[in-house]
Amino acid sequence: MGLGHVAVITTGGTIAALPQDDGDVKAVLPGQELLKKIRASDVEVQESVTLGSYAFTFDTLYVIGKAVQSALAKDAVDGVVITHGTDTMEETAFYLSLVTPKQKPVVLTGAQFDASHPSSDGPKNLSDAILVARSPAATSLGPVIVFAGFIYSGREVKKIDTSALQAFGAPGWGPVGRIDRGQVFLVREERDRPLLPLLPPHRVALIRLGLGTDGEEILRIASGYEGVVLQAYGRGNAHPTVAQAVGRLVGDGVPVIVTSRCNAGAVAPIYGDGGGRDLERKGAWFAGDLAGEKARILLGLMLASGLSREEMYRIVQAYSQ
Ligand SMILES: NC(=O)C[C@H](N)C(=O)O
Repeated sequence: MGLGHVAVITTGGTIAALPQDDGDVKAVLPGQELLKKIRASDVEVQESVTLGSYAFTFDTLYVIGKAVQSALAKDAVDGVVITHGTDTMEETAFYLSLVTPKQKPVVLTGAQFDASHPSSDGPKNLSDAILVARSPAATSLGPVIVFAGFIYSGREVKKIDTSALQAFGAPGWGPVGRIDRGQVFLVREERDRPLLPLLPPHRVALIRLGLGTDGEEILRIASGYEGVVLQAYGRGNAHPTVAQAVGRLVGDGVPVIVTSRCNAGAVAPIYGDGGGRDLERKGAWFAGDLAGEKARILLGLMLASGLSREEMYRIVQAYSQ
C-alpha cells in the first residue's frame, strides 16, 4: 500500500456484522476488529454508529458528516474511509458530496458477505478503499464508493444487486476508476458543484409512481411534507391528474422534483397529456438522471438550508447532470 495516514470511520453494516445466537445477522464488530483482518499500518479508527444502514435516519447522516469533516480537518489525516452498510451507502455518499469540500479523498465501502463468511468481501473492499483514500488524485472526485474493485461517483452510484459481490454500479455511466494489483486507475473526472451547509436534511416525500397512480394519491401521500420528489415514468411522465396535483403543491409553496423510476437516463419535459411538459408547466423541476433517493436528500438539505426557490432551482440544475 502507498503512503498516507487514513482515518477509518466505522458505522456498522454487513462488513461489521455477525450471525447472532437467534439467527439474526447484526452489525456488532468494533472498528478495530475490521482493521485486524487487513494488517493495515498508518490507519486510525474512529467508531461512529454501529448499525445496519437500513436503520439510518437523517440525523445519522449528519453525525457521519460531522465525523468526516472533523477527520478531514486534522493535518495528520491524508484521506478518510467510511465503512458502511450497502443498503443506503449511495445516499450517504451523495449527502457527503453535497456537504464536503474537496480537500482530501473520501471513500465509502462495505461488504455483501458478513464477517463470519470464510471469503467475506469486507477485508478486500476495505484495503482497496484505504488505497484510494491514499491517492491524492481521488480528491477531485469528491466522496466515492469503492466496491468489488471499482470506484463509483457519489452522484451516480446505485446498489444494483441485493446479494452479488458486485453490489454497485453507475447505470448509464460506469465506474470512475478501478483498483488493480494495488494500483488505482481513474478514468473520469467529477465536475465541481455547489456545496450546501452540513445540516440534517428536512423530510421530503419520495413517491414512486405505478401504473394508475393519480393526483389524488399524490396529494394524500405528500400531505404534511415540505417537499416532494416524484419517481415518474420513463422520461418523467405521469397520469394527467398528477400535473394538477403538482400545480396544487407548488402553489402551496411545496417544491416538486421530477426524477425517473428508470435505472438510467435523464428525465426531460417532452410529452403532453400528463407528460413531462405538463409537469414542468405546473412548476415541477426536472433533475436529469439524479436518482429519486438522491433528489430527496438534495431537496431536504436545501430546505434545511433555508434557500430561496431560485437558489434551489439553480442547485437542482447543477446536480442534474
Ligand atoms: N450488505 C449490507 O451491508 C447490507 C446491510 N444490511 C446494511 O447495513 O445495509
